[in-house]
Amino acid sequence: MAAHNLTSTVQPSDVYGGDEVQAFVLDPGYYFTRAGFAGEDAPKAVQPSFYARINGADQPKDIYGEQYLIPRENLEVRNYMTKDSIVEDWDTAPKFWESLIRNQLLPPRQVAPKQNGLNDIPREDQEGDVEMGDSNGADKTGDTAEDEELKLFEESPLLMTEAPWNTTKNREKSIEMAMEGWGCPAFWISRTPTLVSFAAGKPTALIIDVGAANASVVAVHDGHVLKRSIQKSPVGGLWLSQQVQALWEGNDPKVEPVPFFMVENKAPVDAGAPAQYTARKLGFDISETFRAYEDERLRTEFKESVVEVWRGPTRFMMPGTEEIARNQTPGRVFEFPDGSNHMWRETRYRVAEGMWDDTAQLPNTPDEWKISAEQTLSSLIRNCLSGVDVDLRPNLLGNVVVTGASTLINGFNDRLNIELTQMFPGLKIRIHSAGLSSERRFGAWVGGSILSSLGTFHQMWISRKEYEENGVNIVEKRCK
Ligand SMILES: Nc1ncnc2c1ncn2[C@@H]1O[C@H](COP(=O)(O)OP(=O)(O)OP(=O)(O)O)[C@@H](O)[C@H]1O
Repeated sequence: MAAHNLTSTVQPSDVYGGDEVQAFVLDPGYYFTRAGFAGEDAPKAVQPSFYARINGADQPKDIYGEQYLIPRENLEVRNYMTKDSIVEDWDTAPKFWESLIRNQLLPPRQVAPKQNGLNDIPREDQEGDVEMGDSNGADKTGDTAEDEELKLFEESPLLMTEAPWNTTKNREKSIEMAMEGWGCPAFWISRTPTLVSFAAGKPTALIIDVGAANASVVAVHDGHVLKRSIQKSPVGGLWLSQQVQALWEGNDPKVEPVPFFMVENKAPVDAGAPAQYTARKLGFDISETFRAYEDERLRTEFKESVVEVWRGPTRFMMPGTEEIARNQTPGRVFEFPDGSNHMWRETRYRVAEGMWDDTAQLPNTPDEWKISAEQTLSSLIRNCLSGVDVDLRPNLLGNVVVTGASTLINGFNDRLNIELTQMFPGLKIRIHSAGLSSERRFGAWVGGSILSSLGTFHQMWISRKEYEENGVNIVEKRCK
């Protein structure tokens, strides 16, 4: 770890000295937002980056917390991130994060900053109606302890993660929010590949990150992202889910799953038999966005338990391979929310094959989800390595780090190893991938947690004084 290069071209003009206080580490992704305390092994709070907007006769009201993403009249599901995994909605993001930190990280009965917070949301909506179910921590939104307000954030430095392609404007918004909105004493922002390399203890590494909205391949050298190496494409978890959808639609008979929230009760049935279930009567219309959110949850379950990456050595589309998959590998049964269940055989490999080979995409993939040959993981890797010095390639290929929850799909690492070996014959390939799924899901967060709790990091924080002297553009000068 010590080999990581922590120097910055601009030296800090003030050193933040509050080592007795724990920093917050905040890692926003398109599908999940992770938050927790520096020095801990895993983020205490992991929540979908989606929130509920209630449209009524009055002004729309936003409510944060996974427990509020439930069937409800006039409820729309929104996300504060773009599909590029950068923050888009700067009105919402600070409120979303504040609510997450306050309800899940802090002890009850303390108060968050006034200017952005849940204080704007009527109390009944923070707590939820009876039918909204578990309000999980919502009663922590105390209106007591006015005198304690701001302290929480005023005492904690904030380390944020960002996609390597984040914009300057967005970085400046982040420091502005931390300093002006939350009153944090110090701030830092780091690119996710750098943090993942930290978590793996490898200052020089090839970082392969397959998240939800994006997959990316980035070279990190001595703790710094090599800008020319950055490659990304949409072959992440959402794309895989679309392949699952295409599989269901192309199946004979076509599979049209009933979402969980529409099932009142169900009876067990044999594989392939029609479902026996009672549909729930809601008495109001469900928004398209809520339905899409629920459909995605179901596709994720299918990915976790049925979909598998074809391990090779031949690609799945090679003649004869499909028969091998059909005759020599076990099938998997999946039960849908209405109780119907099907056995999935060789097609469960086909779903993920397009990640490596664009010709394997399912025929009924919608146009907007089709990827080109240049967007497969194989091409991203090749293009990333073409963008770096030839001498560095052996070092990178000897330190491949795999991260992002979509890499948890069965068979991923085996196939990656085969692809890399075939692409770079003669070079030694070593894939480092955390055994614990939590480390793979939270790689960047864990890196941020380690970095911000290092003794040497105290000299790195951008202190409030430095921010006040320089303004928002200090972030570009210091967080290289
Ligand atoms: N066991 C699993 N197998 C396959 N896919 C999984 C598994 N667990 C989670 N996923 C998928 O991983 C994705 C979430 O990954 P992750 O949390 O790394 O993304 P993110 O950080 O929110 O998104 P991004 O990096 O694109 O901004 C979702 O699409 C989810 O369906």
